[in-house]
Amino acid sequence: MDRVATVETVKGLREAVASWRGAGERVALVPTMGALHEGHLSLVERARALADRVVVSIFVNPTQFAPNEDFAKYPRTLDEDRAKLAGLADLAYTPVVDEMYPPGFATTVSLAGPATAGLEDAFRPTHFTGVATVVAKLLLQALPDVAIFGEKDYQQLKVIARMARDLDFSAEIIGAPTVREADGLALSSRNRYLSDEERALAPTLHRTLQDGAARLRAGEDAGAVVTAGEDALAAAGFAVDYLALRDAETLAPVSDLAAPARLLVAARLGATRLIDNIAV
Ligand SMILES: Nc1ncnc2c1ncn2[C@@H]1O[C@H](COP(=O)(O)OP(=O)(O)OP(=O)(O)O)[C@@H](O)[C@H]1O
Ligand SMILES: CC(C)(CO)[C@@H](O)C(=O)[O-]
Ligand code: BAL
Repeated sequence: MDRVATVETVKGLREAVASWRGAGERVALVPTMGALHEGHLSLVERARALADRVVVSIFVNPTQFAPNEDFAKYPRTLDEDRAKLAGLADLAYTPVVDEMYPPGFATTVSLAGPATAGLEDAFRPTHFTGVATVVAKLLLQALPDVAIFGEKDYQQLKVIARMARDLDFSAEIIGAPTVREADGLALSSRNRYLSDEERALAPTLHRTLQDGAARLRAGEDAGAVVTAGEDALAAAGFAVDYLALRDAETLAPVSDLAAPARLLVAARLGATRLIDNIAV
């Protein structure tokens, strides 16, 4: 089976990107943690449409996982990932942890604004510092013209867009829509943790968002919609971390639809934590 060309070092990545740039080509970066699925591949296709060359980084970033989270068991399927990217991407960048964080590494990037707007941050307080730091490094390592991120991780997308503006990264940050299973469940590497029974319940997450968005558009009170959604999720067996209506840009809490809003959810089915969101 064909495999995408792969480099493991910053030097190798820079050499490849420099040769493309020398030929006047535009470069796109798609950052991932691997275990690639159709959601990731949709980002790669978007990248293809926006640039001449596409780099996909595959790095399970330890600094965005808290000690009690799933860093050790996070799926690592590099060989399959390289096969999936053959013919789609030009290069996979797969650094080891020491390449990304050499001994003595001491710098972090942390933000206020979307990164501290609650939601994921209330449950994963060290997460966005880890994400912002590694994405800043990836952008500096690859120096892409564009970088593509999924709306599935909506708060992450807003954090990265904010960081890129604040720190004058030249890359344009692009958000791409969530790819779903036929029953509405957002594709996620973590879906593989679900038992058959949990998998059958999981689409309730998206259905609850769709129902909430419809009720909000019909003028129902936001507090009542959130309470009804939380109840529906609890009845389906979810432990809800949050269900919240937020401003779509700043992620500040809102109680009406005066400006574009987003309904965001995180909930646990057994040991698996799922997130999703919908435009309202
Ligand atoms: N269903 C999806 N549709 C579109 N983009 C997605 C989807 N799932 C993930 N992405 C995007 O792919 C990029 C890499 O994400 P990541 O490797 O964490 O995958 P994931 O499936 O979200 O895994 P996790 O289970 O860790 O959330 C991110 O920009 C993320 O938003
Ligand atoms: C953006 C990212 C690759 C940074 O590690 C990760 O958070 C992810 O996969 O969404
Ligand atoms: N998709 C976001 C990465 C994480 O949950 O750590």
